[in-house]
Amino acid sequence: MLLSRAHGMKITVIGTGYVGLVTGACLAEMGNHVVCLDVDARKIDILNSGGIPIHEPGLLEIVRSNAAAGRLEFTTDVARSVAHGTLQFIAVGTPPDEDGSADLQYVLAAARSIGRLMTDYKVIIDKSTVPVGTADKVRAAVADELAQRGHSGMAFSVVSNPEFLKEGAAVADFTRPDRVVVGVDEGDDRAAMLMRSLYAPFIRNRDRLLVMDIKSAEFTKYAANAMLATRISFMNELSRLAEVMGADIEAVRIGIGSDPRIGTHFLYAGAGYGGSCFPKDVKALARTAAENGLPSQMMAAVEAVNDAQKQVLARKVASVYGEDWRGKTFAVWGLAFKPNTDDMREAPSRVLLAELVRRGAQVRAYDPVAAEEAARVLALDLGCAPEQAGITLVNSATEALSGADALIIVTEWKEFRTPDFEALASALRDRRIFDGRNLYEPALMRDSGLHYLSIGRPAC
Ligand SMILES: NC(=O)c1ccc[n+]([C@@H]2O[C@H](COP(=O)([O-])OP(=O)(O)OC[C@H]3O[C@@H](n4cnc5c(N)ncnc54)[C@H](O)[C@@H]3O)[C@@H](O)[C@H]2O)c1
Ligand SMILES: O=c1ccn([C@@H]2O[C@H](COP(=O)(O)OP(=O)(O)O[C@H]3O[C@H](CO)[C@@H](O)[C@H](O)[C@H]3O)[C@@H](O)[C@H]2O)c(=O)[nH]1
Repeated sequence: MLLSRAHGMKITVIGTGYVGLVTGACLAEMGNHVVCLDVDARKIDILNSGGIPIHEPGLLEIVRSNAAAGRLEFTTDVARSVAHGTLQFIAVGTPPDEDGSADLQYVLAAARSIGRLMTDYKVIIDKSTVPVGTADKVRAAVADELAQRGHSGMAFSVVSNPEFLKEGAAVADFTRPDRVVVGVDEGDDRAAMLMRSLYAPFIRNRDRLLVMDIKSAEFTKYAANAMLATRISFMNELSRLAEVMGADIEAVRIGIGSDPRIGTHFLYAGAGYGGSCFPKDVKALARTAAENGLPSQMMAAVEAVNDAQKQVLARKVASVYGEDWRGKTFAVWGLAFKPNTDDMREAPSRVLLAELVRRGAQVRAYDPVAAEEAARVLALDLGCAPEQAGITLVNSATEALSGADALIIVTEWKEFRTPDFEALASALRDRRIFDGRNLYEPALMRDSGLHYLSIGRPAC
């Protein structure tokens, strides 16, 4: 990586999930000395053995080279991690609670451990996605621990620094960010200066470092994800209308995206959005709105449209094969919630596979990297090993087609974009493709002798 190594700050990152690991590795790459802490000893063992627990392009190389250079360390030792960093990033999970609100127990546990053990000034940075007001809770938790030790006067700052990286492109998103949002208390020049100098090597245009008050920074993260999820649900809803009216949602997407006021991004209709962020953050924003006496009709609709969209592939299969799919075999291409990751959290494939199993179909599923993670989560979803439910996880796209009546595409991995259509037509008994990601030209499918059902486009 051609990044200048101008820095040498001491940094602790708490949590080695996607965000923690990318944050730690990229900050070490800049010459900082980073210690990453996790309570999950299995993850730390993998990292200390030269591996990484997730699939993220480019990350393994940065982790390995910085670990070898002694700039990046992994530990389960809380005392050591608290002692190490002047900057303490909290990058733990904030999963949805039963009522949809963000569960802050991991964030506050991390804050308490800092307060319990710190002996000098710390900047405590909320990197996790947390609701407005969380920085105040973090501050209170740290102050409470300090008070219990009789150290109420010990100085610390709390900063909000939400992360906007996308899985599959996480390293590039972190090292070449569109913007970095930093929320600091008014007058906390020391924390603001440390954050500015930390991010200076990543930001060529200084306007891209947006320093604001803490509550606005916390809110910005939810607003960004809610806006993106809204665009997707909007296009998914329009895609249903397009199908009924005989319009092509892909042409409509290009037609509206060329207006710079609308822009081209996040307008792809598909099998519904998944992942660890949009579903939970839309829910959490809806919950925050309700708690503040302003129920969000928008967020309720975005979520409802998405839940329905995750059923779209099963609905299309039913439109061809009726209600009972016993005796049918389906090839499934793509299991991860999006390409270039093995993340199966809230993946639309899980909804489809549950329906295929419920209706008695046999499934031959392939994903370039998510098979192992898929086997784990499907066992939890189905209550038995996938094979016992009729799902065989295979090692190639071609293998998935063997003996299949039809193909269902759920994730748009690059290797699915240019198949040999003649081979596909002869491999599939019914010469039929259900495409949840609009990968192919309908006219080309027709010419190849394939029946093709995609999203928001005329069937052929
Ligand atoms: N995944 C993404 O692409 C992404 C992007 C931007 C923001 N976020 C947000 O960042 C946060 C983290 O997301 P993630 O996907 O990296 O989470 P994750 O669930 O993959 O990882 C969280 C890690 O924190 C560890 N942990 C929990 N409590 C701990 C503690 N007290 N001390 C040390 N480690 C602890 C867990 O063991 C786990 O390894 C969430 O709030 C998420 O919404 C995620
Ligand atoms: O036009 C589109 C774009 C995306 N998706 C789906 O939306 C989901 C989320 O995709 P993406 O946003 O690329 O992945 P994430 O890694 O979940 O990243 C989102 O969530 C992160 C966690 O908060 C944020 O940091 C990122 O900025 C935000 O893009 C996936 O299921 C995609 O298939 C669509 O259906 N249509």
